[in-house]
Order: sequence, then structure tokens, then C-alpha cells
Amino acid sequence: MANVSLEKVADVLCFAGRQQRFKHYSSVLKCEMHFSLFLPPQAVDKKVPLLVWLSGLTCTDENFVTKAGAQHVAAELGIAMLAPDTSPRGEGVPDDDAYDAGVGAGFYVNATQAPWSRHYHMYDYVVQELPALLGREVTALDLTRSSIMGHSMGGHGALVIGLRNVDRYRSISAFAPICAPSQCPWGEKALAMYLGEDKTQWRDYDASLLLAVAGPTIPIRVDQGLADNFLTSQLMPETLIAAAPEKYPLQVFQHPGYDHSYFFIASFIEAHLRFHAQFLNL
Ligand SMILES: N[C@@H](CCC(=O)N[C@@H](CSC=O)C(=O)NCC(=O)O)C(=O)O
Repeated sequence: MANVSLEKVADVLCFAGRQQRFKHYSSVLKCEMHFSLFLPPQAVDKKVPLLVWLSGLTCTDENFVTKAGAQHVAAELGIAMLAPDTSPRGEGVPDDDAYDAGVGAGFYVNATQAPWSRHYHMYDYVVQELPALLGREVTALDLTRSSIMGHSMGGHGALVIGLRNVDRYRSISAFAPICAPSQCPWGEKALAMYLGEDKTQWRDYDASLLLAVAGPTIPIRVDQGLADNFLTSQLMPETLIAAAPEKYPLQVFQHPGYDHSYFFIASFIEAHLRFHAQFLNL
């Protein structure tokens, strides 16, 4: 493996914990990447569990850190939070002019189609490379206690990654997730571009299709604003609800008046952290 050492580029006191940012070379993505990590105050003298946040289209690792207001609850609950970037970036990484493709829009897949397949392996980056790196370099983390959450494209990523790795994550939550990417314009465009036109190759990245055949159950919480302008065209929570096997532990909360923004996320992030804490702090 190439150089895997971490360079700390920011470290700020926040609710008695540390809000940190790191730079490293990713051998999976073949470029330099940044990620953000919040360590709660409890990490000073014991190992703490990890909650992974996956952001949506156009985001970097910093949107969640600066807009969601999650640190005060994470500090209280003793939970670390990891926010990766949303795609590979930098010189030589292919991009697209549109906001919903290429840089900032990695869709948490392993691309198989040129030119994307050289760098766009966000699934492996989140599931394999980052946990391995953190396990080696951040001794305060207890990675046997991990959960995953996200927003929109990142909600899709959290559902897909959690459902495909039930042995690694204890719970999943999502804000306004893309629930059926095989059937909505954002998903159809991205999956065709990254995985090709053969829709059988898309199944492993469609949360509704994965949930329909879910074996071991992993608790899921979804929150959706009803004034979200992407609700009917892109997100389709009704497809996820319909796909859930009977008695599956899926909770979906609908909120009149809330839109797709980080103001919605900030309004309910505490509920998500407390949901995950039930499983992480066992
Ligand atoms: N620019 C686009 C919409 C972009 C957008 O809304 N991005 C969301 C995530 S959407 C799904 O993945 C986001 O989180 N933006 C960053 C932020 O800080 O708000 C358009 O104009 O339609």
C-alpha cells in the first residue's frame, strides 16, 4: 500500500472535545483526500465508538462539521464522528460540469466504467480504507462499535453501506436519503455513468432493493422533510417503506415544513445521535 500516514491539518477545541481535520493519500482513490473527525472529551481516557456521516451532492467533509451542530450531543454521548469527503478530488481526477456527477458526487460506489473507474471507489474508501487507517492511527476509537448515517446522496450511501455490512455497523440513519437510485434521475444518471447501462449491476447500490432481501436486521431511522423540493422527484421514501420486510426495524419520521437543507439536519441531528447511542453504547 502507498503512504498511509495522516497529516493533521486542523485541531480545534469544541464542546470539550476536539474537532480535527486530516489529509492523507488514499491508495483506493489514488489521490490526496481530507476527512474530518470529532473526538468527544471521553476519548482522552477511554476508547469511544464511531458514527460515520456521509454527505450529499456538492459537499466536502466540512459541510457537516460546520452546519449540522452535532458536536455538542456527540460530546455528551461520548461518540466520535467521522465525515469523509464525497468523492476523489484533485489533479487527474475526472470531473463533470454538472453538480450531480463527478467531483462532489461519488455516490459511494466502486465505479467500473472509464474514465471513472481509476479513482471513483468511494464504497471501498468508506468501508475498507478509512476504517483500516483510523484503526491504525487513532487509538481512541473502538471500531467494533460503529454506526453510519448520511444525507441525500449520503443517506443513500449510509443505507447501502450499512445494509451490505451488517457485521460492521450497529445502526443506520438517514436524512432525506435517495431511497431508490435505480428509479430517480440523480441515481439513474450516476449509476449508468459509474457502473454502466446494465441495471443488474446497480442492484448492490439500491437501498430499496437491498432492504427487500435483507437477512439479518440492522435498525434504521429515516427523517424526511415534507417541504423538500427533491422529495417526489429524487428521494422516494415510499419505495423504501414498501420494500421493508414485515417487522423490519425501520422507522420513518415525516416533518411538515422542513426542506432539504442543513437547517433540517440541524433540527433533528440530536435525535439521530441518541438513536445511534442506544446501539453504540451497549
Ligand atoms: N446545487 C444543487 C443542489 C445541491 C444540494 O442541495 N446539495 C445538498 C445535498 S443534495 C443530495 O445529495 C447539500 O448538502 N448541499 C450542501 C449544503 O451545505 O447545503 C441545486 O441547485 O439543485
